[in-house]
Order: sequence, then C-alpha cells, then structure tokens
Amino acid sequence: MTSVVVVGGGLAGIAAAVRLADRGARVRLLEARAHLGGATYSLDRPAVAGRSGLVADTGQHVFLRCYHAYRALLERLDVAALAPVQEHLAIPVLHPSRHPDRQPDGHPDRPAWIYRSRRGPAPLHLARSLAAYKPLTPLERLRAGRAVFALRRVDPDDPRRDTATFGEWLREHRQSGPAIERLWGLIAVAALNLPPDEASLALAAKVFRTAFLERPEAADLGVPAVSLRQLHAQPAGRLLERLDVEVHTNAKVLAIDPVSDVGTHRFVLRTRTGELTADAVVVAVPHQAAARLVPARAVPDEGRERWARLGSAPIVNVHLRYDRRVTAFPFAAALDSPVQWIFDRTRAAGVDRGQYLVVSVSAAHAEVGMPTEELRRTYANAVDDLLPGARSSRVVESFVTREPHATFRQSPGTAALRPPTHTGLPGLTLAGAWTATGWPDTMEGAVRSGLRAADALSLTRTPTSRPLGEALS
Ligand SMILES: Cc1cc2nc3c(=O)[nH]c(=O)nc-3n(C[C@H](O)[C@H](O)[C@H](O)COP(=O)(O)OP(=O)(O)OC[C@H]3O[C@@H](n4cnc5c(N)ncnc54)[C@H](O)[C@@H]3O)c2cc1C
Repeated sequence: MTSVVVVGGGLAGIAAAVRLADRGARVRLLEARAHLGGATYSLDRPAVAGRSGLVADTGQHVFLRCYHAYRALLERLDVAALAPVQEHLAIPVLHPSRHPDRQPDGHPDRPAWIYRSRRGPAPLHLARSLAAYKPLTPLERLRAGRAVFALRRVDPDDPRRDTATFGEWLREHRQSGPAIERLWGLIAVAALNLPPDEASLALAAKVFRTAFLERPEAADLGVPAVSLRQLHAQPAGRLLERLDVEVHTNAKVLAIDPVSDVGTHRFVLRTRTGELTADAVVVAVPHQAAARLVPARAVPDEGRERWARLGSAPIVNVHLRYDRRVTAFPFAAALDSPVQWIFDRTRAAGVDRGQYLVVSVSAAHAEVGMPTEELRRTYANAVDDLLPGARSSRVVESFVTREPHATFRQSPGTAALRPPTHTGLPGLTLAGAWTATGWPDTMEGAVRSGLRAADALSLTRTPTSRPLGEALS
C-alpha cells in the first residue's frame, strides 16, 4: 500500500487526504496547529456575567453555487445542509442614512438590491436588477450593462489579461469612479481581497464570468449556518478517522528530505518529535511555508523565490453583539460606509439573546494595524448609520479578529508566480489555494488544488461508493 503524507490540514489538505484514502493509500495528515480547517477556523468567546459564550469565526466565509468542488466536499462531510445556498441571488445593499441623495426612493431604511431574475439566460438575468440599481445614475447603469457584455470577451486564462488591473479595464470601458466603487468594487473587493485598481484583470474576469456571466444560478450565495469549526474541522476529523487517515495536529513539519533509491523516491519528514517516511507527499501549506519546506530538488530556488512575490493581503472582522435584534437581513453589503459587508451570525455562533453581527472588511491594509478600540468605535458608529435599529441598542460585547495574510495579493503578474501541481520530484505534489488553480484564493480553489495534487500521484483507483468530486479536479 502506498504511504502518503499530506502536510497541512486546511481545505486543500483535507480534500487531498480524502481523495488519497479513497484511492486506497495509507494516509497521514500532519497539521502544525491544534486543529484542522486552516484559514477557516473558529474561536471560543467565554460566557461573562449573565451573557452566554459564543463561537466566532475568525473570518466570515461565504461561497457561491458555482463552488462545485467545495460543495462536493461539504456533501462528503455530510454537512451540506449546514451551509444553505440562497434559492436566487439577492444581496441587499445598504446606504448610511446621512447620504439622502443616494437613498433609493429617499427612504433611509430601504436598501438597493443586487439580484437575479428567475428567468432568462446569463447575463440577461441581471438586467432588471441593474436597471433598477439606484446607487448608479441611469447613464452609469447603461454603461455597466455594456461592460458586462465586454467582460464576457475577456479570457481569464490569457496571460496578457494578467498584466493589467481590473480598474484600468473598467475605466477603458467607460465606468465612472462611482460606478466602480458602488457596483464592481462591491463584488471585486470581497472576491479578490484587493480594490479594482490593484486587482488582476485576469482574476476579476474569472470571478465575474464564472459567477455572473455564464450560468444564471452560479452566483447564488451560500453562507454557513454554523461555525466554520462545525462545518469543516469537526466533520473532516470524523470522516478522516472513518477512512483510517491518521491525523496528527500540533505536528509542524520542519523539513522534507527526498531519498533516492534505484530510480524510486521516498521522503523523510522531520517534525519536532521525530521523523517519518513516506512514498509520496502532498505539500498543502500556504506559500510562505511551502517556500521553506519544499526541497530544492523538487522546485529550484528561483521557483520558490517567486512564490514569496505572491505577497499577502489582510482581512479584518469586527464583531458586534447587541442587546437586542437590530436587523432582519441575514447579510448585506454597504456603500459609502467603512462597512463593506455585514452578517448576522447570531444563531451560527450559538447566541440566544440579542443579535451578533460581524462586519467583514477585505483589503484591510489600513485597518489591520488600527487599535482595537478605534476599530470597535468606527464600525459600531458605521453600523448605527446603516441600521437604524442599532442606534437604539447597546453593544454588549465587541472584539476584532485580524488575518494579516488572509489571501495572497491577487494583483497583475501573479498568474506566472503560482506553481502547477507537479514538481520536479515524482511523488511530491503541491496543493493550496495559492497554487495555479485558475481560481482566486478561495475555498473552491483550495479544494480543487487538493484533489488535483492527490490525483497527480497517480495511485490506482479503488472503488468507493461516494467519490469526492471525481469530475472536478
Ligand atoms: C478572513 C478570511 C476570509 C475569507 N473569506 C473567504 C470567503 O468568503 N470565501 C472563500 O472562498 N474564501 C475565503 N477566504 C480564503 C479561504 O479561506 C482560503 O482560500 C482557503 O481556506 C485556503 O485553504 P488552504 O488549504 O489552501 O490553506 P490554509 O487554510 O492556509 O491551510 C494550510 C494549513 O497548513 C498548515 N501548515 C502550515 N505550515 C505547516 C507545516 N510546516 N507543517 C504542517 N502544517 C503546516 C497551516 O497551519 C494550515 O492549517 C478567506 C480567508 C480568510 C483568512
């Protein structure tokens, strides 16, 4: 039986381990931290003086109906029902009431909506929503419609598209500053973790084409109804155990040494507590860690140095717990506000009284270093401006989670820096949302990369009743 070590227990490593176990390999998964889940994890806030504790995700995660590999993994983990996808895309877009000029119908509480029509092919399924989108002027809406059709002709896989920013392309296509901020940026910043003026056109085209321009249902939004720990780490631990995968947490791999033996390779992996050997290795760690870990015989120095140039971009979440219910929206985007997106996480976090809202701030280069008190004050005030119900409520608990290296920096030029699955050493493959998946740094990219890295080891297939995303990698 081929023995494989998967290094890294994020979604890429979990997907690889499941696939390899399905293929009949003896699989061990080594994870540096105390838990599986990688970037998708949760922390416990203790109960204090009559207030219950809660489980907070360190970063709010959403997904789309077109995340086929990720959703197949949820199915395999038996948790798909805990991550419902809306029947039809519908995103309320809030405005602070102090901007009456841009209020839809002059009503302070009524949001604009980005939604899809129930009938009609893509991208016409967005026509009604765009025609009624009051944050843009009628001329801006018309020009946005034309840009939608032009974007269909941008091939995300064409390397020339990775030399320009999305912002440059939008301006070339007559999108005004407000249109970029109030429409395109709303999606692009959340999806690419960079503003349009810094994000790669190729990756933006991938997002907009896949989500909005090819299939009408593709962008229906999924939001976990439980914590990320309940959705990923815990069920993955259970499934891997059932599949006889040995999971070692607190097991940081310090070195991987290939050992050649008459034409075949074996690998010796060193951790703080000892060594283990394997026939094959999937390295599923973030790019900074991979650059240190992957042996030079697998990828030469200049290749690994390129990975460092992928850089990183931060995401900050501000968590606000109110003494009463302040909004009926399960989530909303916001304009003209420091708030980008806001999510009601009350039930998901196990909060039984009041309402627990999480503000998610992507491309948070300025915010990541701000003092916690300033972030709490700024965002609580901003939520007051967006949700009148919040003004008459009291914030009973607030805290901030920061992920300085949430994603790689998805700017032009990154396509050439992302490595393929195969390395120069047969038996050692790469996975991770940062590798060349064709997708941005997302949960979908992570799962796809893990499946591909497992398949690239070319183990013989053994029948399994519930294969994980066989057609997807
Ligand atoms: C705040 C935040 C919000 C996000 N929002 C979204 C979203 O809404 N939608 C979306 O699709 N994506 C989102 N993402 C991105 C998504 O989380 C990632 O793309 C995905 O989880 C990456 O998975 P991965 O397995 O490639 O890497 P990781 O999750 O980083 O896993 C790598 C694992 O390797 C381990 N490791 C590192 N070094 C070693 C070592 N030497 N030995 C052993 N183990 C090691 C790490 O501890 C980690 O567990 C978000 C990310 C963040 C941080």
